[in-house]
Amino acid sequence: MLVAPASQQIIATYKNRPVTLAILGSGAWGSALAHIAATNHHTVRLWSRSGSVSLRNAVVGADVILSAISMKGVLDLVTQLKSLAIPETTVLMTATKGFDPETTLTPSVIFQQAFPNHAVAVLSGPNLSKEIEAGLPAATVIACVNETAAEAVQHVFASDHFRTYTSTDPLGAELGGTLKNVVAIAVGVCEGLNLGSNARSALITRALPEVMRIGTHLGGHPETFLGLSGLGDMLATCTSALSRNYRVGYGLAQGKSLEQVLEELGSTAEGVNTAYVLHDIAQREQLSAPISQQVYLLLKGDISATEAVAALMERKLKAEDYQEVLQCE
Ligand SMILES: NC(=O)C1=CN([C@@H]2O[C@H](COP(=O)(O)OP(=O)(O)OC[C@H]3O[C@@H](n4cnc5c(N)ncnc54)[C@H](OP(=O)(O)O)[C@@H]3O)[C@@H](O)[C@H]2O)C=CC1
Ligand SMILES: O=C(CO)COP(=O)(O)O
Repeated sequence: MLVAPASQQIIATYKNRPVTLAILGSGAWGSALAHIAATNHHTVRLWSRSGSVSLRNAVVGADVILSAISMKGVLDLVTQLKSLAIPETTVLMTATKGFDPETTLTPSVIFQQAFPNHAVAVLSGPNLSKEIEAGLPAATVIACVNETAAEAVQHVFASDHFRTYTSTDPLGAELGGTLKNVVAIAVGVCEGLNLGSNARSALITRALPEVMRIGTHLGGHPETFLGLSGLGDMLATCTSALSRNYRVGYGLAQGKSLEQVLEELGSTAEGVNTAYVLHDIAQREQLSAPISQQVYLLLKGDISATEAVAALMERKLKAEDYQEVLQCE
């Protein structure tokens, strides 16, 4: 009989008992996740860079460390965590949606490179934090190549109004959540211009193969983009004014400057940075990303919202072909 290594055996126990979690980032999402975990009777330490508890004290002895900070702080946070002796029995989790501008890597890849022997899990799905804070039902994906760890944290966060599914595709789950933020800006523009339900539906539907083409090229599994962390998150974000990315697009369509929109938002809208990094990735990898490209040009101030719409409508006519994205594994 195959015996699991000692660290795996310890991680497996997390699904049956209260655990200690360090949640890093006390913004909207970190706070909502901390609330879920605390309601499930786990011990939660909510850390923020401006708080009184040091990072060392927040993570010492934690069974699970979950990072829910904005993308711009991830590289620095991981460097700080690396200097602390974090045992391999600690499951590392990330709930950030974005690309690092310097390396173009996603948070889970940054974590896994820094901690090659740890289980690194992604939590991602259609999870508008305001609805979750209000106790409305929602579902999410917990993705980790280490299935024992995925199952363990699935139980840590599951509740009667937060349903958790496991997956073994952390990169795909993370890319779905990251790439849809750019689409949400595009759909916000569409709504801000009052282009109607047909246009919104066409935009979301055509964005799916774009997200799948980029996401699978970067290593995600095609089917992941059809699940909660892909299509699910895209639908939630593109159809709700609670989405900050959607609100960025909506404001731009009303003629506001990006600076004004972001100031009024006063909160993180990762799609802005993602559109810039994605532009670099698409150029580097020769990927076609027409919707994201128009968002990039709009954010840069090179074109107006109406010009972005016209550019998409005037593209060369073609077949509606999904073979490329469905066969790309
Ligand atoms: N809100 C939501 O509905 C959801 C958000 N997400 C993702 O979660 C991430 C965080 O979003 P959200 O909580 O909403 O954003 P907020 O703007 O509410 O909070 C951002 C958090 O990141 C922290 N932070 C920012 N920069 C740094 C840094 N350089 N070092 C350390 N911490 C930093 C902030 O700390 P401080 O308070 O000190 O500034 C704050 O805790 C984003 O990637 C977002 O896409 C994912 C799913 C749902
Ligand atoms: O990722 C989210 C919902 O799943 C939150 O979307 P926004 O960052 O656009 O608010």
